[in-house]
Amino acid sequence: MDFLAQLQRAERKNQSMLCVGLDPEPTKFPGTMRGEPARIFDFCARIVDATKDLVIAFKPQIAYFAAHRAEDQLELLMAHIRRVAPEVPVILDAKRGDIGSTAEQYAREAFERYQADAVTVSPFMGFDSIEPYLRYPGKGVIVLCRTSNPGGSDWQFQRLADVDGQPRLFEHLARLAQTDWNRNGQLGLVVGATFPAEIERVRQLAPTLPLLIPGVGAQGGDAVATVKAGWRPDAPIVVNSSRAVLYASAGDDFATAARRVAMETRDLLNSARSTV
Ligand SMILES: O=c1ccn([C@@H]2O[C@H](COP(=O)(O)O)[C@@H](O)[C@H]2O)c(=O)[nH]1
Repeated sequence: MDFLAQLQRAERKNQSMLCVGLDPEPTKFPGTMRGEPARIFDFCARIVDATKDLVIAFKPQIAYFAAHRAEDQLELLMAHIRRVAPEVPVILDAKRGDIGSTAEQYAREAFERYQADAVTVSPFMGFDSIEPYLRYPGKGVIVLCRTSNPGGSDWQFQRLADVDGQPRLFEHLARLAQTDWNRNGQLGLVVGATFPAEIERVRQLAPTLPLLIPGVGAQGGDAVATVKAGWRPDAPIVVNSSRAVLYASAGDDFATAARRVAMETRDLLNSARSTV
């Protein structure tokens, strides 16, 4: 089953547009786990077990594992998700971008070592830096477009004088992803929940692509405005929240608290859908 079909199936089964981001930071772990990088797998597995029926996807961010020499725990976690939630796709947030020969290795890391269903990539180096990922049939490739951070405007809002209509860079990217670049039919775009107006613009330019939308929760993005701007019945949105779910409680009830926040966020997103 390809990435798009996996998203549609999980959205239907779990009635959810929520993606729980797995950004483990040992200093924020509860109780005896606190400050223990060796407990990264245990912490994340508890979160997965507590939220797996509430999500459209999980999104581990690779830096949180690599920074603690915990890539082996990421491998274990990926296997755990496949075992306990086989219907939930996993997006490896790696934001890779390099020349083709190196991109081949990054693609191999994401899709063979970790067996991710999709990976995030940076488009800064152009199409040949993305093409190696598209050689994996059915795998999702999610291109940074209008990121959730304020500094994203430094580049993404620049106008392209040589392109018809002089679009802003993120608009040009959205158009390319919907058309010429989408060679395996599994491209998606990252658009921040902190910028609903741009989500709407991207949705105009890329009407059928899945959108990965980080920025609700800790970054303060507007969940309701996000759904109104981006959700369409035939184009999934994957709305990510990491810290607000993971660290909903600093106590031993952290998994129960994570489930409560995930459920509230899922329900809020769903309630906004009825207004589209
Ligand atoms: O534009 C982007 C792209 C990726 N991210 C990632 O999403 C999560 C957000 O975490 P929160 O704790 O919910 O703020 C994190 O892994 C980022 O690396 C993003 O925030 N914005």
